[in-house]
Amino acid sequence: MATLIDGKAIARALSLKTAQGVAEMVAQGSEAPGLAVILVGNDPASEVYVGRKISQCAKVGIRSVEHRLPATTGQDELLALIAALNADATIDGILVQLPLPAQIDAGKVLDAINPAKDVDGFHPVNVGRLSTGTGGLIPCTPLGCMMLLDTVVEDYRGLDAVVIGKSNIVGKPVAMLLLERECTVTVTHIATQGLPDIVRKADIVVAAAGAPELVRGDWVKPGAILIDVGITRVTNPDGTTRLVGDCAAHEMDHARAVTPVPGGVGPMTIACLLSNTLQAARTARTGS
Ligand SMILES: Nc1nc(=O)c2c([nH]1)NC[C@@H]1CN(c3ccc(C(=O)N[C@@H](CCC(=O)O)C(=O)O)cc3)C=[N+]21
Repeated sequence: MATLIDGKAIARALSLKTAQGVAEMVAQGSEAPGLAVILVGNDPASEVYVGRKISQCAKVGIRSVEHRLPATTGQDELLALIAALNADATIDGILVQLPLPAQIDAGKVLDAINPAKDVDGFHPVNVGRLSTGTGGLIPCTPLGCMMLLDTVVEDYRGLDAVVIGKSNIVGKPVAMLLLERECTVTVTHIATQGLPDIVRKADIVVAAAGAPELVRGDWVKPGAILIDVGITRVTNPDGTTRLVGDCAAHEMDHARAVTPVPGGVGPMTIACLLSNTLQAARTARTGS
């Protein structure tokens, strides 16, 4: 049986550490970190995620400020809010929940966030810092993936890592982090030819294509480690629904370790957001 990597427990431990860091900051006479969460429109999934982020902030002592804007919000209005939050010394982190409505250019919005407050790590300055290995804020989901891997991998050097998915949010940054550890990284995506054979070589698979049960058991080398980033709600024949990942979980007994969906990468994403917010606040207060 493959080991289940318990993302919930690992996220809880990380959040405990964040709570301790926040408490220390407050004990030293500083303000608690402040996170602004911006939600434009009322996508139901986004509302759930934002609600979770806000409630987790409260648990670790981070002050959160929610900005809910109507779906019809114009780009200039959103940019004006970001400018105000950039200038607000009580705000250490700014998160704009994605996706944004079609009339708003997400790239322009992310460019406008002060990189020091960019707790999602999506600003081009932070993307550049990640690619040159020179610090900065690291995107939450890739950071969470690495922390999960760290619980089972002692030495990354020379391991074959295959990333499936080329998004700016997961695929590209997780590839950078694996490369930094000296894995041999292959970045693939849904249009990659011969994908099963490429995955068969992998010691580490990070599946982030958003394609439910794309990765089958016979794509996976015995002893490989699977990090499943996908999370899709599918309908059962009886009309009920369930969440499935990008890996066919029931076919992975021969893997060394796998992350469950739910309860794997998802909880880590939020825990890393809190930890990034603390990091941004520390930098803002001490410059280090
Ligand atoms: N600016 C921005 N930053 C993000 O980090 C961001 C975003 N926009 N837009 C949407 C995606 C999605 N995302 C998730 C966060 C938590 C879970 C999560 O907690 N999942 C749990 C629960 C799953 C469930 O029950 O629905 C789990 O996997 O166990 C999942 C997905 C963050 N995202």
